[in-house]
Amino acid sequence: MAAESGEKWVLSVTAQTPTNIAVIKYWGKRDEELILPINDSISVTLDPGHLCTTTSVAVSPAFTHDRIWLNGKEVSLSGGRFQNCLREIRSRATDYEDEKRGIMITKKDWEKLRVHIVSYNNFPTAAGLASSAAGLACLVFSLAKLMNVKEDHSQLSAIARQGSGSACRSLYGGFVKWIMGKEDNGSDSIAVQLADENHWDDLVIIIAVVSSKQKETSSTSGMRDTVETSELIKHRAKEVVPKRIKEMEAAIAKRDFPSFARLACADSNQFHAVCLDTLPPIFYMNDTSHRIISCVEKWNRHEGSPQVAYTFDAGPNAVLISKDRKTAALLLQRLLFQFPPQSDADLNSYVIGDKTILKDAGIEDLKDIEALAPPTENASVQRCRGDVSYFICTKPGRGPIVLADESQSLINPETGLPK
Ligand SMILES: Nc1ncnc2c1ncn2[C@@H]1O[C@H](COP(=O)(O)OP(=O)(O)OP(=O)(O)O)[C@@H](O)[C@H]1O
Ligand SMILES: C[C@@](O)(CCOP(=O)(O)OP(=O)(O)O)CC(=O)O
Repeated sequence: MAAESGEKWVLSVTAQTPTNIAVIKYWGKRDEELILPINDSISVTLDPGHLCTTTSVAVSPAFTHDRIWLNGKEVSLSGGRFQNCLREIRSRATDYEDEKRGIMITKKDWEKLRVHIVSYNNFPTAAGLASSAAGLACLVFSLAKLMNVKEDHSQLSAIARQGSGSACRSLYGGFVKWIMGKEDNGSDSIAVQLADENHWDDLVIIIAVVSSKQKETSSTSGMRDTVETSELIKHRAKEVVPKRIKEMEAAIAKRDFPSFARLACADSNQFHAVCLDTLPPIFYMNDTSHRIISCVEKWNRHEGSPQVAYTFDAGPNAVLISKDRKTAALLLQRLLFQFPPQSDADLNSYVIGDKTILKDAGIEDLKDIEALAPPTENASVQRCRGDVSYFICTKPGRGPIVLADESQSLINPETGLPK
């Protein structure tokens, strides 16, 4: 066996994993430990070019315990969710051999070898941008590659699910369904891909990161309270979501934007309604979120058919899905009119991601924002300067990938510590 503690080698893998936004929401568990939901959910994977997690994982006989560094800082790995993911991956590890480097690791060795995990999110962590989804999916995916796990993405999704429910949907690109499953052990509670990211590539997504000083209720405790106290959630899980899931699958298959938008908006609103039906009530959206909904609703009504869908997770940030680029440029004009940046802002950091949308909207500098006219359907709308922190322009994107280029590793190949 080559995995002796006196040896120096460090074996590592680096992967990149996207985040996702649900258009039919997961809210409520039937099993807290295994993270089994009370309904199916559907999400869109976001382009990892703009929002993603990069994780490097390594093993070496020289490592003395499992460790994780998140965004440059060592954090505890002792949490039950991290431990469950590690245990599940280790139990599926298979023999690995690198003849050139003289490394041979047997299935038994993997149980004893300790791992170092170094992870970095290219967007704010714990800011309501689903960092836990991208982060836990990336942890599971990179460890599975390192430990030569043979399971497919759906089986890996059942492990990522135990890190954070929504993480299971980040194992695929495009449009993804998390099937709630029926088994008590969770083996059939997995994610499947409905369509890849090229299936509906007209869609453009604009995220409004809404300023919020408030401490939010975490999704985990919020949904626990909802299941314990809300009557409405029972109706939602039993009657409403199963029907919506079927309709949403059909809308995605047919690229039927009006149905897609109607369902996504209705489901986001019902999710926030069950939060309000919780005791004590949970408020995730704020006045700015409500103003954004109103802006989209007025515009959609004026046009006679949906141009844009909105959806909000457990926080005030708006995720706006436009039917095409032209609509996205018109949406950005409306958003920038209503939510201009502070006068000392830098346009480059106020609108990030795919900046070509900004160009299409005819905006090259801050003066162009000040010169914007109010939308015809909402001519008397007030400007709310500084209520949005920044906007991210993105699109549906691909699933996890391994980054084979050694220079992209976050781990020093000599020391096994963060670079
Ligand atoms: N790259 C990562 N690798 C491993 N774990 C991560 C990573 N990023 C985030 N996490 C875990 O997710 C936690 C943050 O999850 P939390 O649900 O609070 O925020 P969020 O996912 O950014 O927001 P929200 O769930 O409201 O969309 C972190 O404290 C950490 O435990
Ligand atoms: C509102 C949501 O974003 C809830 C996400 O909840 P989490 O996946 O963060 O919760 P845990 O499973 O407890 O980790 C809706 C969704 O993503 O479907």
